[in-house]
Amino acid sequence: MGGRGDLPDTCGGPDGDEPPARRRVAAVSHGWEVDVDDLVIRMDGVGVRRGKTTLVADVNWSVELDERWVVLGPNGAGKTTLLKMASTEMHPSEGSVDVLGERLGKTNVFDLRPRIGLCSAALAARIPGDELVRDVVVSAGYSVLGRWHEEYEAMDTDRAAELLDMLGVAHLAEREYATLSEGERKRTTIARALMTDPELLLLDEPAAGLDLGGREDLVARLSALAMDPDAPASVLVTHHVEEIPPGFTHGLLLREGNIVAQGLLDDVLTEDNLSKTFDQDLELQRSGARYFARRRG
Ligand SMILES: Nc1ncnc2c1ncn2[C@@H]1O[C@H](COP(=O)(O)OP(=O)(O)OP(=O)(O)O)[C@@H](O)[C@H]1O
Repeated sequence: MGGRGDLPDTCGGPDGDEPPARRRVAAVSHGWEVDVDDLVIRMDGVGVRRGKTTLVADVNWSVELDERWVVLGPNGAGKTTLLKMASTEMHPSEGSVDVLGERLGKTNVFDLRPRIGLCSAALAARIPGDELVRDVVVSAGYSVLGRWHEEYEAMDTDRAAELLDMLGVAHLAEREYATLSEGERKRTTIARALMTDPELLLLDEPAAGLDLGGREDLVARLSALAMDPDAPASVLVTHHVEEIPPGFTHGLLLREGNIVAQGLLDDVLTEDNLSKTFDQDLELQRSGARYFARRRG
C-alpha cells in the first residue's frame, strides 16, 4: 500500500497540477476549480429502526470535503448509529446513505472501508493485547487487526512511525497494546485510523475515559489535525462541548434520534439548542475557540 503520494488526483489546478480532491480548502484558497457537489457523506431521509425502536429518524445531513463536524448529544441520542452508517457498518431502514460518492446497499463496502479511518471503542476492543503499537498502526494498511504474515514496505512503516510521532506516542512503538494507558490507546488508534490516508475520518468519543491532561492533549492534537488543510473530512462524536477541538467547523445536535440543529458550529452551538438537546437549562460559555457548559443556577 502507499501513502499520501498515491492519492488519486481529481481537482484541476491552473498550472496543470492536480491536487487531491479532498484538499478543497487549499484548492479554494488558490482559486482552483472544485466540485462543490463532491460530498463525503450524504444522508437523505434516513431512519434506522430495530423492532419497534427508532434509533434515528428523518436525518438529512451532508458533509463536504473540507468540513470537520462534531456530532453532539446525550447518551442514546443516536450518535453512534449515524457514525455506523458513515463507516458502512450499518444500512438505513429507510432513506439513502452515500459515502464517498457510493450508495450503501449498491456498493461493495469492503472496497469503501479502506478509504475511511475509524476510531471507536468497539474497534479498539478488538485489538489483540499482545500486538505491538507499531503493528497496530501499520496493519491498518491491510485492514486487519493483529499482524499475521503480511509484508510491509519501508514507506508504510515510515508512515506509521510518522503518525505515532504526530500523536505523541512514538516512544511507545515497541510496547504491547495491552500495556498502554487509556489515553495512549486512544492516540494509537487515531494513528491507525489515519494510516491509510483516509478521505473520511470518523472519531467516536475519542476523549472518553481520559483524564483532564489526556483530554487537553488530545483536543490540541485533534485541533492541529482539523486545521491542516490536507486532513480528511472529519466527524467527531462526543457528549461534551469541552471536547470540541478548535478548528472543527460544523455541528449536528441530536436528541432521541432527531436532529435538534445542524450547521456552522458558531450558529448551532447556542444555549437554547444545547438546552433542548440535553433537556436541561444549560449555560454555555466560550473561551477563545473552546466551549464550556454547565447547568444554570
Ligand atoms: N439493536 C438495537 N435494538 C434496539 N435498540 C437499539 C439497538 N441498537 C441501539 N439501540 C438504541 O438506539 C439508541 C441510540 O443508540 P446509539 O448507540 O446510536 O446512541 P448514542 O448517542 O451513540 O449513545 P451513547 O452516547 O450512549 O453511546 C439507544 O437508545 C440504544 O439503546
